[in-house]
Amino acid sequence: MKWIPALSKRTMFTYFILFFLLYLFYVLNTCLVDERKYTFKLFSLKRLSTYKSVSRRFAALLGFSHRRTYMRLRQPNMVPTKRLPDALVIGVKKCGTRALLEFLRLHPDVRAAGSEVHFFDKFYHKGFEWYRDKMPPTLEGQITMEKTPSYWVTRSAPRRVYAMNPSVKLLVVVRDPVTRAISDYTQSASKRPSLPRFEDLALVNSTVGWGGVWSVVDASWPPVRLGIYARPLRRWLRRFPRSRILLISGERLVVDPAFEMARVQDFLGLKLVITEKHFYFNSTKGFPCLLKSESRPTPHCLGKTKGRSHPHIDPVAIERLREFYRPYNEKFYELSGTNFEWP
Ligand SMILES: Nc1ncnc2c1ncn2[C@@H]1O[C@H](COP(=O)(O)OS(=O)(=O)O)[C@@H](OP(=O)(O)O)[C@H]1O
Repeated sequence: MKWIPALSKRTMFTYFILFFLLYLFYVLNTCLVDERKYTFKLFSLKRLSTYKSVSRRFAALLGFSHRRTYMRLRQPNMVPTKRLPDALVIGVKKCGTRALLEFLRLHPDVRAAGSEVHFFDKFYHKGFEWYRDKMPPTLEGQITMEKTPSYWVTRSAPRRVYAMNPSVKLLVVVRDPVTRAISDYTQSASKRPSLPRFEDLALVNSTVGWGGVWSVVDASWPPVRLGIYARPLRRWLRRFPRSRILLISGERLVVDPAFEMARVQDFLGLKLVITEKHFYFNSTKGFPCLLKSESRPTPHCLGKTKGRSHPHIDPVAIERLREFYRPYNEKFYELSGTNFEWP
C-alpha cells in the first residue's frame, strides 16, 4: 500500500476523470444497442428520434431524471415490433380490395403490408415466423393488417386463419358479380390480348331436350365462379361468427368512400379519422382519389391497373349472367344479413 501516497492529488484526479469517461462511454453504448438485434446504431441526423430516446435512457441510467420515461421505454411494446395481423382483407378479387387497404392506411393506427402476402393460400408451409416477418413493425395500439383476396376462395384458409387467431377481424369487399366478372376478364385480357371475347368465355352452347342449342353460363369459368359469393361465405361462417366478418360494398366504396370507411373504422375499433375530407372525386379517372395527407404530401389516385375501362359486353350476355347470379345473390344476402341490391 506504499504506492498510494506516491500518487499526487493531480494524478488521482486524472485517473478519476478517465474512469468516469470510461463509465460514460460504457453506459452510452449500452443505450445504443438495439434491444432486439444487438447491433450498434450509427449516428445520423435522420435518427433524431432514436437519439432522443437514447438520451432519455442515458439520463435514466445515470440516475439523473426521466426515470418514468425510461421505464416506459424499457417495455417491449413501446418498441415497434412485427406482429401477426389483427385484421385481414380476405377478398373478393376485383371488388376494390386495394382501394380499401389504401384508404385504411391513412389511419395512424393502421399498419399494413404493402403487397399481397399469400400466406394462407401459397406459403402456409413457411410457418407463422415467416408470415410475421412480412408484416410492418407496429406499436402497441396499432393494428397490423394484410390483404390477399385469394384467401376468400381458398378452402383451407378459414381453418388456417382460425388457427392463427380465432379473434382476427375479417374484411370482405363485394361487388355486383357481373361487373366483377367483367373486371376480372379485363385484367386477364390486358395481359393476353389474344383472349377470346368475354361473351364467348362466359357463355357456352348447350343442347336442350328437343335438340335445340341454347347458350348457358359457364359456371366453371373462374371469373364467373368467383362471383358466387354464398359458397365461400358459408365456409368462413363455419369458423367465424358473423360479427367478426365485415362485408363492404364495393359500389359504395366508390360513390361514398367516407361512409364505407366509417363502418370499417367502427368495426376495427379505431377512432374515426378517415372522413370525407380525405377524398375527392377525380372525374378523369371516374373514381375517388386521396387528397394530400400526413402520409402523402400530394393528392393521388390508385394506379393505372385500378379503375380500367371495361370492354363493351353484349347486353344479352349481361342479362344471362344476371339471371344466373340472382339465386346465388339471394342466398348471399340471406347468409350475410345484407341486401346489396345488385340488379
Ligand atoms: N378509388 C378507386 N380507384 C380505383 N379503383 C377502385 C377504387 N375503388 C374501387 N375500385 C375498384 O377496384 C377494382 C380493383 O379491385 P381490387 O383492388 O380488389 O383488385 S385486385 O383483386 O387486387 O386485383 C377496380 O376494378 P376495375 O374498374 O375493373 O379496374 C375498381 O373498379
